[in-house]
Amino acid sequence: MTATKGLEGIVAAKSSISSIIDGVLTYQGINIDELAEKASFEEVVYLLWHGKLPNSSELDGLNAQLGEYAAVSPEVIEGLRLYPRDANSMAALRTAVSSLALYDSEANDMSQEANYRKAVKLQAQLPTIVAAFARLREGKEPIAPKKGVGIAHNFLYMLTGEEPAQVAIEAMDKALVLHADHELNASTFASRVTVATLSDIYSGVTSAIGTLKGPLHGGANEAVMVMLDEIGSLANVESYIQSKLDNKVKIMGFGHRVYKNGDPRAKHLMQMSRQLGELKGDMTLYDMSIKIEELVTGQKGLKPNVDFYSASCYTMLGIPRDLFTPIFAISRVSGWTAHILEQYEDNRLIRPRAEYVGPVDQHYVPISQRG
Ligand SMILES: CC(=O)SCCNC(=O)CCNC(=O)[C@H](O)C(C)(C)COP(=O)(O)OP(=O)(O)OC[C@H]1O[C@@H](n2cnc3c(N)ncnc32)[C@H](O)[C@@H]1OP(=O)(O)O
Ligand SMILES: O=C([O-])CC(=O)C(=O)O
Repeated sequence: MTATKGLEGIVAAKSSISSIIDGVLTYQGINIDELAEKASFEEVVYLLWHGKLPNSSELDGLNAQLGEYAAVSPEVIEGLRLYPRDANSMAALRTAVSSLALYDSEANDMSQEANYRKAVKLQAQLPTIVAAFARLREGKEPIAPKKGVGIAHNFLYMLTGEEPAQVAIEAMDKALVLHADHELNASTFASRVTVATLSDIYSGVTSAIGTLKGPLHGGANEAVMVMLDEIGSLANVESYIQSKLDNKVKIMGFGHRVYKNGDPRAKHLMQMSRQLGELKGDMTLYDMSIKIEELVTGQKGLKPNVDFYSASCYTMLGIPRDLFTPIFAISRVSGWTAHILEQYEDNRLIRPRAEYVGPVDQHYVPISQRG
């Protein structure tokens, strides 16, 4: 038995939700480029959960359910009030999502209907939690979700208390479409491992949030913004990046386990970053990002991943950088729950083996004789 470090190249599950074949990403066989241009996030959620695009009454039905479940139980909001104001935003989200299970009477109902309903609740409630957390830490009251608007719109509204501009809604919606699912990425894998023990969907999503948090995965979008803030101006890009590359420090937002010739989602976010810069009349973040890409790709051959240009986009939408990874979760919960439902459909415990590399033929030594 020999282990493959990081399970690289290991095929660990069959799935019909999304695929990456020869660098092309599809959700249920539909190319991400087409979805990014044409689909709303809610259509994508339906697609991931049901394997087909919704017709208008199916989409209306999903939107109505999302609206019905968007308010979070008062106990969970009371819990959020107790979190330290400087709590890590992903730790807060992980804790709040875990606590949702405590106040859902069907949390441990494993029927297909209850599991689907819980997927809808999770998708509807993550935006509400993230917005409420962001407001409470600033000493502001949470804003109740609005009826009759999409998730992107509602999230921006609940965050700011103001009607978002159409351009902001469209940018957020596209970002949500682009982040929704990605085959057997680390957080999705974690969620499948959790529920394959026949644990509940809240446990699966809680595992996934904890996994997304790390900077090698979803946490990279925040780390990209930390880097852009540290660099500060276009004039500083070259010396900063050169010194990181010379010292073999990883540049956040570059590289990918699966894509070696570029992440197909990055170009959409790059374009969005340029458009938002033009609208704001300030191209600084876009220009800095382009320069970083030139240097990193030029010297290391590494291409930007989905996290790189999303950082400048979210900043130009006025979003604080520690909410970037929670926003990733607001989108990816659609994929996590689709994978969890798929796992339940044809479940088997996920339990691989380890290659043992420790000592052999050892004996118990009494404590008095140990050095
Ligand atoms: C949504 C997402 O999760 S997308 C990924 C988000 N993560 C990041 O952007 C963090 C930065 N990127 C990385 O750390 C990696 O590219 C990962 C984690 C995405 C992929 O990791 P792996 O497939 O395990 O690749 P690994 O880390 O082994 O890198 C292979 C080589 O490329 C180098 N490399 C990989 N990414 C980078 C980077 N961003 N900057 C500099 N060098 C890099 C490594 O140092 C390594 O070099 P070596 O062979 O000389 O030691
Ligand atoms: O697939 C991966 O390894 C990382 C991921 O979640 C993504 O790129 O969206």
